[in-house]
Amino acid sequence: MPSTAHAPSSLIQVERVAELRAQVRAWRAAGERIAFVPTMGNLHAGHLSLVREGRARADRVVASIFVNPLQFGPGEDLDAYPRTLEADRRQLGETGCDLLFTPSVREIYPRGQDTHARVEVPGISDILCGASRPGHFVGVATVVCKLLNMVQPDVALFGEKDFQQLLVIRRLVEDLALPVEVVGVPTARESDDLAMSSRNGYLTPEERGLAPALYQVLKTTAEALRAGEPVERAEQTGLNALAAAGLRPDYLSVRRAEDLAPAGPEDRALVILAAAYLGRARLIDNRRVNLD
Ligand SMILES: Nc1ncnc2c1ncn2[C@@H]1O[C@H](COP(=O)(O)OP(=O)(O)OP(=O)(O)O)[C@@H](O)[C@H]1O
Ligand SMILES: CC(C)(CO)[C@@H](O)C(=O)[O-]
Ligand code: BAL
Repeated sequence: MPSTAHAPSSLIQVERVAELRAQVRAWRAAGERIAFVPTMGNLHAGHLSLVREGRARADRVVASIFVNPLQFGPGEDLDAYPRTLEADRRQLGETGCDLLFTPSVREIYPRGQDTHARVEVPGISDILCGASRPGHFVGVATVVCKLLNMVQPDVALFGEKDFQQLLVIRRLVEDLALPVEVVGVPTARESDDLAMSSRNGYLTPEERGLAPALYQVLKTTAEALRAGEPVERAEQTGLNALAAAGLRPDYLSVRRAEDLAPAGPEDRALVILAAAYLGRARLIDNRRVNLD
């Protein structure tokens, strides 16, 4: 078990895999447990809740910031993705992160991306966000697998906001027998319930006023399902409500929480997932519903 008393951490930053490995090896040799929080940076309170959860479960917390080109499609926001390293470093230090790994693209893909080995998790990678962003989850699974192999943590933490991503990673870890515990952390929200996300920064003030409708519609859809509304009708009503609120829905879908299969009449543990475009942003959110 992790010790409960820690000296305030002073953040170490490394860019090279060899330095990362040397530091983690030293901690491990001292019998310390390691938690890992992979991110793409531009940190907010949601990311910091992952770091705190890691802190509670391990002696040392390693975070990474890597904007992974392999998970961005052509025409997506790879170049525009906010890079705020100074502020991120300060927040991580204040939150008790011990080591920040900030590899270059070359460090992760030394021979280039096109000839790099890839990790595919079939079945749940091509639906929902994977249908709108072809290849996205191959990019995510590949980099997460690689980062896990580099850090070799005892526990890795991921946000439930990216619900499909969390399931892809759970399957990846289970199927490839990676020796790490995957922990999902509840979605951190703004005071009006909008899920925190780096991409909220793309919203104009007017769009920011409309954005909370995404979660409101998920809540209304959950109530309709609990009141016995059939899945297809609840989905259609939800899609209409998103459009009426000024968002451009990509999908709103009721799925089995366990594996994202379409919800059947016998299924009780469900999740409603939605994605919608608003200005330059593509927002995602989800809400669990238990019909028991
Ligand atoms: N609001 C949130 N609450 C909890 N965890 C979150 C939240 N937002 C992101 N995370 C988690 O933080 C980790 C890193 O995510 P990422 O750096 O992509 O942040 P993001 O805010 O989701 O960015 P984006 O807008 O690109 O989706 C992921 O595990 C993600 O699920
Ligand atoms: C898990 C992740 C860091 C892999 O690049 C990314 O998809 C994210 O930030 O959610
Ligand atoms: N938070 C998921 C990372 C992505 O949208 O690429």
